[in-house]
Amino acid sequence: MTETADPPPSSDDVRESRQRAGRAIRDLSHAFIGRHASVEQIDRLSEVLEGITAELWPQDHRSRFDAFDRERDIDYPQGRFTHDFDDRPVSGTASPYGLDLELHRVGDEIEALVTLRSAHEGAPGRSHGGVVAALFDDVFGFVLGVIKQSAFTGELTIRYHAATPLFSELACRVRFDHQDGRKIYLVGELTERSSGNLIATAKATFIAVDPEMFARLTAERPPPPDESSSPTA
Ligand SMILES: CCCCCCCCCC(=O)SCCNC(=O)CCNC(=O)[C@H](O)C(C)(C)COP(=O)(O)OP(=O)(O)OC[C@H]1O[C@@H](n2cnc3c(N)ncnc32)[C@H](O)[C@@H]1OP(=O)(O)O
Repeated sequence: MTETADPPPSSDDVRESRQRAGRAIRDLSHAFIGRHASVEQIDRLSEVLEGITAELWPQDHRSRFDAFDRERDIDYPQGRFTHDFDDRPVSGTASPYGLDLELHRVGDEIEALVTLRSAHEGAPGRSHGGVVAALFDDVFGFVLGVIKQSAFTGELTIRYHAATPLFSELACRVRFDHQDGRKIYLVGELTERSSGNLIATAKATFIAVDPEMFARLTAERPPPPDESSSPTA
């Protein structure tokens, strides 16, 4: 089976539909976790979702990397900005794993505004720590765009100073700290906007790689296996 990008004649329509569906899947996850439902409603949900999934598996594999390549050359403007890599977990508008971030560039810093919701709850009343770690990891990725370097996360350290509240707007603000050879050191903090409380701080070491490595990895990437007969399918 071949791996192809979204079809060009209708790619804007496809993109908008994917963004809408991504949002719907994310909202579903919060409604499903955060609300009671009858067995009849839950079973109906399973049938609808299983039916749509069964329609998708036989389709061609989809390449997500056209947008990834474009993203590498983009200069993020000052103020609020969006990006093209809709499938990117955490910040992707079409990703089921998106956090619905509002992104801003402030000088050479990146700030992501985010409100965590029901499906992000770990311990009662507070976010799962891994969600906070994923938030920092992804938002650090935009600093790489500011300093124009391609890099992978090598180390990520989070200090959780206070419970991360749900349903309250948070600001995740990150920046370049210093560089030592290929090691790029980034730092940032997460605060609650209404109170100004410090919730978490993060430090990361990203390891710079030749930008061509991304192109090579894309080219060498094997197609995904047939998942239609996996135990959960
Ligand atoms: C456009 C959209 C982009 C979306 C991106 C959003 C951001 C999200 C970022 C990610 O999630 S990336 C995915 C998670 N990370 C990985 O998958 C990385 C896995 N690790 C690797 O692929 C390799 O270990 C790596 C490329 C990072 C380094 O391997 P190399 O063989 O190129 O490095 P090498 O061993 O030659 O070491 C070079 C230097 O880096 C140091 N180093 C290597 N790995 C390190 C590490 N993991 N942590 C800290 N330092 C590390 C190493 O000690 C050395 O330091 P010195 O120069 O001082 O000697």
